Amino acid sequence: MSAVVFRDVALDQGGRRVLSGVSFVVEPGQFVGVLGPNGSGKTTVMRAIVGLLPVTAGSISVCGAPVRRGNPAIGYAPQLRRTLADARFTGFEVVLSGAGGERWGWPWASKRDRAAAWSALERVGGLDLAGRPVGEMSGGERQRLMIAQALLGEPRLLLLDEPLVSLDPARQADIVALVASIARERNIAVLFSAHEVNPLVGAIDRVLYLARGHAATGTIDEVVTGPVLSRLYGSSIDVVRVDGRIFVMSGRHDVERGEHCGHAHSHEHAHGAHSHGHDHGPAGVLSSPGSASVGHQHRERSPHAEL
Ligand SMILES: Nc1ncnc2c1ncn2[C@@H]1O[C@H](COP(=O)(O)OP(=O)(O)OP(=O)(O)O)[C@@H](O)[C@H]1O
Repeated sequence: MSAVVFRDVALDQGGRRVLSGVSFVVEPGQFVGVLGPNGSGKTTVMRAIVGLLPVTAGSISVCGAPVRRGNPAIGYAPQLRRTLADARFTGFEVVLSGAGGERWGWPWASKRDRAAAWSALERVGGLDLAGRPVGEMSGGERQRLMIAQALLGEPRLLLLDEPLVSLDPARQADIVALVASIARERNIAVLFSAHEVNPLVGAIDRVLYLARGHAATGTIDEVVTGPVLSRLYGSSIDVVRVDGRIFVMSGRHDVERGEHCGHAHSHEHAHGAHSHGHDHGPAGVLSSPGSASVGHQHRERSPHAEL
C-alpha cells in the first residue's frame, strides 16, 4: 500500500491556486526530496497531506485511506518557528509535548508517552538535549527535537518541512543522514522539503520538484535536468554539475540558491547549444512539465510544540 498518492490534485491558499494537476506516488520507505523555489507550494503539499488544507480538486490518500486530520500514521515536523526561541522548556518537554496533541502534556503524560519521548530523543542522538532549555539550543539541536517529536507514535510517513534551514553544511549532512537511516531502519516514507538538492544527493530516492503551480517527479537524474526544469519553470534552465554538486541556473542566476555565479562548466542544456552570459530571464512562467513523471496520520501537534 502506497504511503501517499496524489491524483490530479489542485490546492488553493487564500483563494489563489497554488498547485494544479499534481499527481505522484510515494511508496513505503521512500525518501523523497520536495524541492522548489520560495512559494512554490512545498508547505502547501504537506499541509494538505495532514488535512490542514482541503483539496480543491483531485484526491489524496495516505496509507490507503483518505486524508484526515490527526492521522497517527503521519509524523509532521512543520517549519522551525522562532516563537519559542527563548523558551525555557527543556528538550524533553518539547518532545513529550508532541504526544499531548492539543496541549502541553508533560504534567499529565503517561509512563508510555514518557518512554516514547525518551526513545525518540535517543534515536535522534538527542539525549543530551533532554534537560537543556530550547532557547539555548542551536538550529541543528532544535531540528533533532522536531524530528524526535515527529517520530512519536511510530508513524509510517514523516513530513519534514525545511529541516535544513539555517544549518551549516556539516549539520545539514548530519540531519539528512539521520533521517535517511531512520527511514531505512523503520521503512518510513519521508517527504523532506529543501531549497536545494545538493544536501540530499546520495540520500533521497526521488524528488518532487514544484515550480509555478506544477510538479515533476522522478529520480534526481530524471528530474533535475535542463529539459524537465525548463518545462517546469517555463523558461530556459541549465543544470550545471560541478565536482558532484548540482546548480540549477537561469542564465547566471542560481535559481535554488538565489545567487548569481559565473561558472564555466559542463552544462546540460535545455535547448541545445547556446552561448553563456546572456540572461534567460526570471525562472518563471509555468508550462506543463514533461518527461520525467510529471503532472503532477498525522497527530496534530500542539502549536506550542513548534519551535
Ligand atoms: N495562509 C495563506 N494565505 C494565503 N496564501 C498563502 C497562505 N499560505 C501560503 N500562501 C501562499 O501559497 C503559496 C505557496 O506557499 P508555500 O508556503 O506552500 O510555499 P513553499 O514552497 O513552502 O515556500 P517556502 O520555500 O518559502 O517555505 C505562496 O504563494 C504563499 O504566499
